[in-house]
Amino acid sequence: MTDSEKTPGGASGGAAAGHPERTVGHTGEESHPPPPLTVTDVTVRFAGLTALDSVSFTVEPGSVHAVIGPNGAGKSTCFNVLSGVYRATSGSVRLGRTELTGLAPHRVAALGIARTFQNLALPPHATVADSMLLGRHRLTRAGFLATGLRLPSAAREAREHRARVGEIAEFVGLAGDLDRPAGALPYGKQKLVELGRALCMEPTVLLLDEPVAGMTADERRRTAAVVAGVREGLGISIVLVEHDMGVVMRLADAVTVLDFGRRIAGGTPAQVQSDPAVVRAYLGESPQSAETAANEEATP
Ligand SMILES: Nc1ncnc2c1ncn2[C@@H]1O[C@H](COP(=O)(O)OP(=O)(O)OP(=O)(O)O)[C@@H](O)[C@H]1O
Repeated sequence: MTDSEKTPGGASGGAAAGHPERTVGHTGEESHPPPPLTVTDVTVRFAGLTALDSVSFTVEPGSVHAVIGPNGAGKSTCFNVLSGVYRATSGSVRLGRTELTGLAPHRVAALGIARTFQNLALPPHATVADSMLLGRHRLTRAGFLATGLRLPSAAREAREHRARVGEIAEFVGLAGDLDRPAGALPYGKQKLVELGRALCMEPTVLLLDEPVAGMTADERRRTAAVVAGVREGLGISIVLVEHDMGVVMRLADAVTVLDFGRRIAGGTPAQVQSDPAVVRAYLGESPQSAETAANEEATP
C-alpha cells in the first residue's frame, strides 16, 4: 500500500480533505493509543452447529485487522461476538484488561467499540448531521432536564457536538451534505454517514461489517481511502469483515482467515495470500493464480 492510498484525498480516494486533529477529541484531552483487542479461544455453538471453534487473534493497537473466509466461515458470528450481539459459548474477548464477553451491545459500545452495519441502519428522514449526532449520544453530559429547559450549559454542549460532527463530516467527505436527508444520498455516501456516525462516538476500536459491500468501484475506492485515513489520522484500531479481497489486501495490516469456524491462517496480507491452506479453503485455486487474482483486484 502506498501512502497516497492510505490517506483520504490521496490518489485512490479523494474522499476527505481535513483530518480532525488526533489530539482534539470531544473533551480536548490528549488521546492515547487504543489497548489491544484480544480474542482468546472463542467458541460459539448454535444448536449443535459450531460456528466458531476456539478462535484466537489479537487486534494490535492502531492496526487494521481483517477477518476473512469463505461463505459460512464464521465471520459474521465473530463480528457479532466482538460487538456483544452474540455471547460466546466459551472463550474471552478483552479490550486491554477489560473483559467484554457477556456484555450487552450498548455496554460494549460504551467502552469505545463502535460498529457499522452491513445493511444500512440510518433513520430515513433525518439529515446527515442529525444521523451523525446520534453517535454523540454516549458522550452527552447534559441531562434530560437541562436539555429540556434549554439551559445555557446544554446549548453550549449541543453546539460543541455539532461542531465535532462538522469536523468528522469533513474527514469522511460529507461536509457538503450535512443538511441533506441521509436517505436521499447515493448508497456509497449513506455508508459513509454510517461510518461517520460510528466515528462520532470517538471510539478506540471500530468494527466494520463489509463496509464496501454493494458499492460501485468508485465508491469502494473512496470508502477504502476513508478507512485508511481513519487508521492513519485517528490511530483507531479497525476490525474489518470484508469479502472484497482487493480492499482487504490494500487496507489490512493483519488478516485472520476462518474456515468452517476455525482459524486456519493469520499474518500479513502477503503471508495469507500465499498460504496453501487459505488458497485451498478460500480461493479454491492454485497459490500462483490466487496471488495473481488478489493482486489484480487490488489494482484500482
Ligand atoms: N443465529 C444463528 N443460528 C444458527 N446458525 C447460525 C446463526 N448465525 C450463523 N449461523 C451458522 O453459523 C455458521 C457461520 O455463519 P456466519 O454467518 O458467521 O458465516 P460468514 O463467514 O459470515 O458467512 P457469509 O460470508 O456467508 O456471511 C453458518 O453455518 C451459519 O449458518
